[in-house]
Amino acid sequence: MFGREFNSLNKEGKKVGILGVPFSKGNGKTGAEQAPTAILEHGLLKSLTNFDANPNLDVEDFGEVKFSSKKLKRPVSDIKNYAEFIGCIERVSKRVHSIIEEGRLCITIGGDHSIAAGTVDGHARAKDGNIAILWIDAHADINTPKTSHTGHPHGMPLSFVVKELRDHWSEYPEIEWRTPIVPARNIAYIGLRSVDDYERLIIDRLGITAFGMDEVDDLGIPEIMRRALKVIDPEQNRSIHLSFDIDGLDPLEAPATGTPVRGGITLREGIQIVETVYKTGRLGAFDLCEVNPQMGREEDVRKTLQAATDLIKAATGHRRSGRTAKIPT
Ligand SMILES: NC(=[NH2+])NCCC[C@H](N)C(=O)O
Ligand SMILES: [Mn+2]
Ligand SMILES: [Mn+2]
Repeated sequence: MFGREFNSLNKEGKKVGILGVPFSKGNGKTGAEQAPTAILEHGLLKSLTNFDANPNLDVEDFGEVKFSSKKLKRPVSDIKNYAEFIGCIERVSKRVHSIIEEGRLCITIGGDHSIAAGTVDGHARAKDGNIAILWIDAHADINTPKTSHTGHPHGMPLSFVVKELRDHWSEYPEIEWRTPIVPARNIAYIGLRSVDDYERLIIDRLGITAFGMDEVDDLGIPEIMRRALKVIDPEQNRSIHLSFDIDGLDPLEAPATGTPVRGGITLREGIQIVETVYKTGRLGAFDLCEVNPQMGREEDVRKTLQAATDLIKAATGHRRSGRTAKIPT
């Protein structure tokens, strides 16, 4: 009886594409490759389109990216699993590019965070570099191959895509396809609490906007979002890339992840960040990375999958108060 009328209320919702990237060779552990399937089996598609969420949402499931490792003309020793990493992100970049070209918000489910080297590259290419990056993470993920202590690609994706750092990758093979055109000033971090010394140096030198947990405590999320968006999208005309590492959340609420760091943002703050970006109308790409269904007890995994689902829901316009509720001013 209410179906039609209620559906028409939700017509403005953007088209969405969901892409899974079962890749975990960018970090030191296995398990993150299972996250796309685990999140889908937890009921993602249903919770995006059911009645209280958004019954009219146009969601296309693009399945999982197929990838294989690159044949290298010379070996790379300072980056772990380089051939696998490059083989994967080249494909990810192409898929993300074409989903965004279709006019869809591209939601990419990792995999570890190294896959964002591909998602950002594809997004940047689709928008001629006019994107703003909001990076929610305990870590800065901006090591260059030479500054990294671990050699893990998931600590390096931002250096791969940032214009000012492109020469740090020039000696590495099989990356001619890359488009490192996003300037560092278009990036803002929220939630940092485990930043390597050289990463701090890079952030300071390039003048990247970075809100650590200390600033989250001092300012609160609404003020941080206001400041971050003002810097990275001053004319309010950029396509926003929201890259969400689940370890940005406190491990109490998202324990099933490979490199947890205590003292993080709450799920409520995480959802608030995503809702705030959604409300700009310019969310172009959303990554959800580093869920590891192999870490911890069953209850930990379930909790983490639900947190991931809640964040993805917010990225498609779901409002906790009920989507069409009007807020009195
Ligand atoms: N996406 C992540 N969880 N990254 C963790 C990176 C940790 C450390 N900074 C490294 O370079 O290896
Ligand atoms: Mn992290
Ligand atoms: Mn990360």
